[in-house]
Amino acid sequence: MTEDFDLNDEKNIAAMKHVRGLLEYMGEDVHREGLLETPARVLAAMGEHFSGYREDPKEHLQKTFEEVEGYDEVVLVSDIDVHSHCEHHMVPFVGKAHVAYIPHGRVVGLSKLARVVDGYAKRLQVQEKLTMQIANAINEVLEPEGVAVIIQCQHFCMCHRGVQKSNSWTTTSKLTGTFLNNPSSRLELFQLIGMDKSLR
Ligand SMILES: Nc1nc2c(ncn2[C@@H]2O[C@H](COP(=O)(O)OP(=O)(O)OP(=O)(O)O)[C@@H](O)[C@H]2O)c(=O)[nH]1
Ligand SMILES: [Zn+2]
Repeated sequence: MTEDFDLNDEKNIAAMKHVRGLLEYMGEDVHREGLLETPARVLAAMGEHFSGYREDPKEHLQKTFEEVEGYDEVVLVSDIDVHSHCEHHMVPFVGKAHVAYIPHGRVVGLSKLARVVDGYAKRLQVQEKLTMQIANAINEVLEPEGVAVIIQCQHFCMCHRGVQKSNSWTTTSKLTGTFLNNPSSRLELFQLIGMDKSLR
């Protein structure tokens, strides 16, 4: 990844200076050998962690499959890895997303649901906003009968600093349409998520 990092780019030169400033703030010697390439590595890593700023996740949902257009039951992709960073402390929060929708005509490739999760997760986030953005994107582009996004994460700002509750998990959900209005659809969704887990 650092190979793609342009050491001569003016924006990169300025940003590396800021990283060196932070290292000095921490009490480090920025001239010691082990840290010489660190500013470039940090920025290259940030490019990966925050790649979401360089995309519109809704674009992943544009390609739909006409052949499966008659399918009008639940499509659930569960246990999608979530790697994000909290906007309050800029430390990771990690966990899983379960994304479901009931098509109303438009059906997308399954991987695209995971790409939408990544597109919004790879930004500075709060879990509630992440949950809503994923659901809203699917709702807006696919106009399905219902969308459900359930996210469960551990926040490093809560586990490894501050209140130090290393076993706590945060669950957020956004349900729309049928999942929101029809208790039996909601029950089916929760059973499917539970069934998915019991299969492993
Ligand atoms: N609602 C919400 N809160 C979050 C999320 N990630 C981190 N936080 C919280 O953001 C809050 C920031 O609180 P502040 O009091 O401003 O900052 P702080 O002094 O560092 O807080 P502590 O973490 O309690 O030490 C904390 O309570 C975090 O737990 C998130 O995704 N959603
Ligand atoms: Zn935080």
